Amino acid sequence: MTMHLDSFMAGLIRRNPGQPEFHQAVCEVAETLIPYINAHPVYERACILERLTEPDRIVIFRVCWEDDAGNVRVNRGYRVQFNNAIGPYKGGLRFDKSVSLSILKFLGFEQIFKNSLTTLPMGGAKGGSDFNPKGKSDREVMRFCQAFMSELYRHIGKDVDVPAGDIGVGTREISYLFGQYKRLRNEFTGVLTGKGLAFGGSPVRTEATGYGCVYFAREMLARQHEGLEGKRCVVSGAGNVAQYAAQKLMQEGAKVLTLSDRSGYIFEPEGLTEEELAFIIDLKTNRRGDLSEVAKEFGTDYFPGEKPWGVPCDMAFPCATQNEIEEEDARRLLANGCRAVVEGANMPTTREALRHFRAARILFAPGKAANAGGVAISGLEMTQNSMRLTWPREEVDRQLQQIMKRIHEQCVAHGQEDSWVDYVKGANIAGFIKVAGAMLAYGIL
Ligand SMILES: NC(=O)C1=CN([C@@H]2O[C@H](COP(=O)(O)OP(=O)(O)OC[C@H]3O[C@@H](n4cnc5c(N)ncnc54)[C@H](OP(=O)(O)O)[C@@H]3O)[C@@H](O)[C@H]2O)C=CC1
Ligand SMILES: O=C(O)CCC(=O)C(=O)O
Repeated sequence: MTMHLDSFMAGLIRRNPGQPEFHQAVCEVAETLIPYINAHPVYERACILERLTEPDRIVIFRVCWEDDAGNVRVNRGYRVQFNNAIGPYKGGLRFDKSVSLSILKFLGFEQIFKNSLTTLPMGGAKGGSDFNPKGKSDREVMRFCQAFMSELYRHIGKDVDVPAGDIGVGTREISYLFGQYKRLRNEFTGVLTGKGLAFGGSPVRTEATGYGCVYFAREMLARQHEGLEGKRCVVSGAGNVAQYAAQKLMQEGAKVLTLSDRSGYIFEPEGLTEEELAFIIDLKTNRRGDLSEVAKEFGTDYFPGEKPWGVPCDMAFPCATQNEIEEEDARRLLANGCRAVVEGANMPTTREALRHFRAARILFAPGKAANAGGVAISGLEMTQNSMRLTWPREEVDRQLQQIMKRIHEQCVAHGQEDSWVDYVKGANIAGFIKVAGAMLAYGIL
């Protein structure tokens, strides 16, 4: 029987009402996968896509903690264990007031394909909480993390499910979470990645997502006989991914014109300097302030309440959050000459914006391929933990570059269309083949 996108999506929406981000992520994948499945009926007969869009399990729990004023606070915690066909569940934790089941299901679903693309043995998962770390003291964050882990520890394990960071979860939070897991289980294992270097973290994990994006961009440009030198790049976000995408772009000779946060964006017409970037990394990682402080310190142009997509550029690196490039933003980017979009964030492009980019046949790298460097180095952190070894920084960076190159090759192999590469289609099909093959091998589960 032939599969049809409309009827497949109608069923998915009926079974998962009120989850727009999840619908969006599945639709983007189904659109490119269904023709492939129709050409390979073995997948359709085994209902692989229907099974892939239903999480293995979801854990939802109360997180109760005490703030500095002695008030009792209640948040909701989640872990979506989506698919472990090719390895233990793996994916980040997000702490943000916007966190919902829809957002975590979209992220967990994307993670299945992304982790498969890394070529490492990792299944897909995501989790987090509607806890808002903004304005909380270190002690409050610690108490929240301990309370969160007091339930999560029952559901994870180094061979079961290995969480990591995402929005609002960096080294500070992973350290508190790891400490609590160690206390509750009385074992020191690689149950989380993104750990501090002193207690099992991998060199380059902090930089890996941002660096990986730039390595992916380099591969895309190399196919066009071009390089990053002199390219004008608009980057959004000012957190982990944006900081290290910006750093690597600068090392490669590109100009980073912008960074942004929830307060607005900064614009440096000749490109950010190393001094400005070092200030921003400290501001965001340690002092947790907003970008208006960069304007105060350096006189950098600052546009409160605005997104950076109106700035003329050669390449855009959305590295903040989902759906940050809307249709009008895509029109402006294209009208201003942008020729490549590389997604550092997960699903930062709305469906309407994506349609414009694909119609214009620009270089468009979807997050599941371009930002896979972070989880890839998490995978290598797991390997190092199992071996009880830490590899040198140069070795991990070399492996990251090799992995990004291989991901790029897989996208080209499955996404080549006459002279243009449809990286969305390529990433979806390449990610699918391995997971679907494992699911077929297991029989009906
Ligand atoms: N960390 C990782 O290894 C990986 C992350 N990703 C994805 O990359 C993206 C960024 O993650 P990461 O850098 O880790 O997170 P961080 O929390 O370190 O940084 C997020 C940045 O984006 C900004 N931001 C968040 N939400 C919004 C919003 N609604 N509007 C405007 N700006 C916003 C934040 O602003 P402010 O500073 O004001 O809070 C911050 O500057 C996410 O989509 C994540 O899923 C993907 C792969 C791996
Ligand atoms: O490092 C990891 O395990 C997950 C990173 C992540 O959350 C992502 O790739 O979106």
